[in-house]
Amino acid sequence: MFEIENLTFKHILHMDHLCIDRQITCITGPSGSGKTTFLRMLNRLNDPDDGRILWNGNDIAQMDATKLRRKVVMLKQTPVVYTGTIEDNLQIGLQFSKRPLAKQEKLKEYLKKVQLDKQLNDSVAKLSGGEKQRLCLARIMLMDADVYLLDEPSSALDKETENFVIENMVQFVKENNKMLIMVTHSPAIAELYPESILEIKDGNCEGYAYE
Ligand SMILES: Nc1ncnc2c1ncn2[C@@H]1O[C@H](COP(=O)(O)OP(=O)(O)OP(=O)(O)O)[C@@H](O)[C@H]1O
Repeated sequence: MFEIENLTFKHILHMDHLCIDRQITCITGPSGSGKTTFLRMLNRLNDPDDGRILWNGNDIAQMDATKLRRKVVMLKQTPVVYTGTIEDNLQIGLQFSKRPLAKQEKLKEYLKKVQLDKQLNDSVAKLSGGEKQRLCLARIMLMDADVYLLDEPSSALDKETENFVIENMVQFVKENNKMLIMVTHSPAIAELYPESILEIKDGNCEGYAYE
């Protein structure tokens, strides 16, 4: 659970009090309203000018940022893919988070979760934007974090693939007792999880649309 208390950041965010306590949260809102900036604050890619963010009761400003980011993982809007193979790109998240590498069977299982029909030794050089997005999603799922912050995770996917991938992500989060907070512009996704919607407008948020 995240609690936001009297948060301000530049001219962009100003929130008195906000509690994010649902397992799945979809952040929606107009372009430029501060959604990405807010998401970045939850794993200290941005720090507030004023106010506090508590995660499970602890002020994240007092936590080591690197350790926090191993538990609260963010997938940025433009996913980063490294030169090499599909396998290299899956294992690198585990290396970054100082976890043991995964067996090939497990890597293949996660490629299926994101509907990426590629071989582990295929090069990433020719992947499409949507394939890169799915590869990065599989990479962070493997990292076994407590919280997943996803910024427009399905922006490059067609509707059918989007549904499959997001539903698998949600299932993964529920089965493994994790938390998912995703920024989405997709009305289809927001419609699927109506009780999860938090709308940010002009840098502020009044809470879940359905209390
Ligand atoms: N570090 C920064 N310094 C100053 N202004 C910034 C910074 N980061 C973002 N902004 C500005 O803050 C506003 C909110 O940006 P943000 O990316 O959070 O919006 P968003 O709701 O995610 O938008 P979109 O839906 O278009 O992705 C924008 O006007 C942006 O230009």
